[in-house]
Amino acid sequence: MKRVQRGHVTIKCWDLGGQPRFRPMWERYCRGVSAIVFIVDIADDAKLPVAKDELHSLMSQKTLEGIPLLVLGNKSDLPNKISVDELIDALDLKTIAHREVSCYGISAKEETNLEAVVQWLMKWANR
Ligand SMILES: Nc1nc2c(ncn2[C@@H]2O[C@H](COP(=O)(O)OP(=O)(O)OP(=O)(O)O)[C@@H](O)[C@H]2O)c(=O)[nH]1
Repeated sequence: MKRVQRGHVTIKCWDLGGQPRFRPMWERYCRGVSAIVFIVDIADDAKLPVAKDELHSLMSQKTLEGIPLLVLGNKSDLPNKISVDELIDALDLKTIAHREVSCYGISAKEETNLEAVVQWLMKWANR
């Protein structure tokens, strides 16, 4: 768990493992949260079909209905990355209904676009 503070708002973030053995736990950790952030590697398109299936499976859980979703395409610093539009298509994000869905490209390594992520999270804090 990591705390991110901006002014009077503190965001508590839980980082969940992405490996197959951790996936059955995602739903339990996501219950009751203010927002869900799903991070994928946009320089590894071979993994996108599995990422899409896992994301849609999570989003179909009744307990998580309505929780805002932010999809982050990480590793935008790499030359073989796909674009945000290609990521939206690859993950079929337009079919995810009954919630706010946003998608940004970021680079955790070069710290690109991270302030936009914090601003998005702030929007849903304490709701
Ligand atoms: N080029 C590049 N490499 C990155 C970036 N972010 C992470 N990496 C690298 O990607 C690898 C995996 O990063 P992790 O932070 O362990 O990934 P993770 O998603 O937390 O892994 P799990 O929680 O085990 O699923 C590491 O070698 C990182 O250095 C990025 O923005 N750009």
